[in-house]
Amino acid sequence: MRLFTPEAMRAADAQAVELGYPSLLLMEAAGRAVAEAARAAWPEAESYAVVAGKGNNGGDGLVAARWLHLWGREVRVYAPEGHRGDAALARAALAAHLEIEPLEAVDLREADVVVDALFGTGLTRPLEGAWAELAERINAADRPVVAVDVPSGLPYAPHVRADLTVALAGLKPDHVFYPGRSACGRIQLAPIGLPPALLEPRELPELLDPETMRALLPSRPGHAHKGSVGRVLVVGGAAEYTGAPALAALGAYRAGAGLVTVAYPSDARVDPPLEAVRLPVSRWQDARLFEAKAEALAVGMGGGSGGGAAARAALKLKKPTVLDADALYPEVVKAYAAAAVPTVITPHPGEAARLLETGVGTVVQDPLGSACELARRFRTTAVLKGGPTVLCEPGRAAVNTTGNPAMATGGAGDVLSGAIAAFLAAGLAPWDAARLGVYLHGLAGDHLGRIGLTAHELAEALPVVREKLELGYLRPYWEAGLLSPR
Ligand SMILES: NC(=O)C1=CN([C@@H]2O[C@H](COP(=O)(O)OP(=O)(O)OC[C@H]3O[C@@H](n4cnc5c(N)ncnc54)[C@H](O)[C@@H]3O)[C@@H](O)[C@H]2O)[C@@H](O)CC1
Ligand SMILES: [K+]
Repeated sequence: MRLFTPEAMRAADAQAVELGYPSLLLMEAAGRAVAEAARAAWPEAESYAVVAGKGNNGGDGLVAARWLHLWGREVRVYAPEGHRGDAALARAALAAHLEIEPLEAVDLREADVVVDALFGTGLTRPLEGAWAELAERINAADRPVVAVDVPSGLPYAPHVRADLTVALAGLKPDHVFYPGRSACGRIQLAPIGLPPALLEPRELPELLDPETMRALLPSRPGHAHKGSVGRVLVVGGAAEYTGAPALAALGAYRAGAGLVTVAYPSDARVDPPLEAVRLPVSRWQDARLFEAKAEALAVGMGGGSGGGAAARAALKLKKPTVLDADALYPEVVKAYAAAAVPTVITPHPGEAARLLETGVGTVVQDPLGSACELARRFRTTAVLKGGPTVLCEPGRAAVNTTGNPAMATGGAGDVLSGAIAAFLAAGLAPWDAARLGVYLHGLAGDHLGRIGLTAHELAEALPVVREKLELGYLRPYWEAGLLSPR
């Protein structure tokens, strides 16, 4: 599954037409899918109001109105004059059944369900005047709303707030990023007949889905032992930060590491899990660091001002490494790139801004662009944490589809770094380890769900969600009909 920009969606649409696929069939499938989704979501609803715009989103709404009418529902349709192309044909087909009223006549009082077909991906600027008023009236009507493709007005304000959004052909940024996703309510993807080959353009970001993630899970053969399934060395901690390395170690174990060693300054009161090997060092250059048995490292968590020194020492081991928190300084990450050590960096927006020498606002405004700039500049796999977390490495990008705001809690990032390191240690390439770690970590957050969850609990939930993924129980949110965390 890919994340489509409106332009990419139009291009796929145009390619289908070039292949000879009649565009009217796409509109017919889209409108009918909306009608079917609405009927399934509110089976008791008898009366519908369809509020349609002047473009193809409106055309989809007119098709939906025809089907709802044919299924015996009371339908009032409001639309402006002047539809063109397929939308004009959809209008003509509907006009053979029903009177179409002007938008000025919109009356939502008798409607059990409102269909929002004002604007879709063709919106180029914020709604104003009568259009803005219409969106606000739909919201004020306090009726269930089904949005055609996207709630009208997004990504700007004002916009319609829907209970159900039927995403046509593919998912677009407003179905994935906030605040758009909150306005969508439940999201249901409707295939509308585009040839599958047009729906997987490799240059578009991948949306992490259970099927793809399941295939990445490292297998564990019957004769496995703790030295054969991946060993992790956590390097971090400082007098002022003691919990972070322990949480990373827990994350690594709970993601399946066979053995975890924690190296930390001997003057720090780091308290690794009982199961971990302790490696207190008097200084980071201590030769004992090189004795640790590990195939991958997680470096920098809770390193404080010594994080850079810790990372430079750890670099000498030349093993696949997750760099986090206090290791995330430009000179440090560049040193790893220069040494050609496979790395995954896991900054939050503040750390990403520090690496890119820009403001946090710039990072937050364009997470995908920022992650890709990190990947390009530092020749690394970049995991930019956020809602949602995005990933990039030169030539490819991905967006996570699990996780929720309850995960905004201290130590959650340390658990993630440990989990990614465990997958690196198990032999996964940085891109696969990062995607799987991020996906499972978010899934653990969704499993717990509640505000007030702790990092510790996130780690504890990893085996539970891993098992669910392994057994094939999971469906992506756009198929499962899950409500987005608002
Ligand atoms: N593969 C696809 O993507 C398909 C898309 N279809 C539908 O087509 C939609 C896109 O249709 P359109 O490109 O016609 O665009 P819309 O129907 O979203 O918008 C209509 C027109 O409104 C104008 N406009 C933009 N911003 C405005 C504003 N703030 N105030 C007033 N007018 C504004 C623009 O000129 C735009 O062309 C999709 O969202 C989807 O519903 C379907 O019909 C079937 C296939
Ligand atoms: K819409």
